[in-house]
Amino acid sequence: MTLKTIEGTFIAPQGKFALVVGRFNSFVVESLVEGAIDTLVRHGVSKDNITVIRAPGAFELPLVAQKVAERKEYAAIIALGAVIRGGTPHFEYVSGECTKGLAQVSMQFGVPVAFGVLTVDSIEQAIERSGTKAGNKGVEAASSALEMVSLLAQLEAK
Ligand SMILES: Nc1c(NC[C@H](O)[C@H](O)[C@H](O)CO)[nH]c(=O)[nH]c1=O
Ligand SMILES: CC(=O)[C@@H](O)COP(=O)(O)O
Repeated sequence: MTLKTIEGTFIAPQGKFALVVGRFNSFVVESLVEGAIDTLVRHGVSKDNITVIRAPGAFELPLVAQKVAERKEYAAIIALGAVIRGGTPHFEYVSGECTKGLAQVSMQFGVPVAFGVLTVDSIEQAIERSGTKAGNKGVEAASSALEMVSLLAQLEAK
């Protein structure tokens, strides 16, 4: 018997990509945006097919993503932001609602929503994950979006 495997590729993706970006902690978030755009472009996505939409912070990203998904114009949404723990429980509320809300949008609309939101304990951790020693979460999120667009196209093909 032959094993059948279905998985996404990164070859010449079709469709438009929306980057939904929280402005809070922009000193690291802008590196995530750069990483995500660079990844999309290097995989053949034209800049004409990339839209960057900015919101105040991570808490607002689910609503913005929902509005984007409603338009049915984008093959994938890439959420980018940075939630950095402070001295109060605020971190848990912001990061929790952001994560939950983005997952809901993905399931409700059947559209890939890549999670490129840093949820970290310190500024150092944020810097390390936005293009220095621990990679770039924007790059990872864009790669995941590309793969998911391809995978869903295969699963939805008749
Ligand atoms: N502390 C962080 C926030 N806080 C702001 C919220 O996201 C929101 O904009 C505000 O509560 C108004 O509704 N946002 C981040 O993205 N990162 C943080 O570390
Ligand atoms: C993640 C946050 O909301 C955080 O920046 C808030 O800091 P604090 O808990 O010190 O008010």
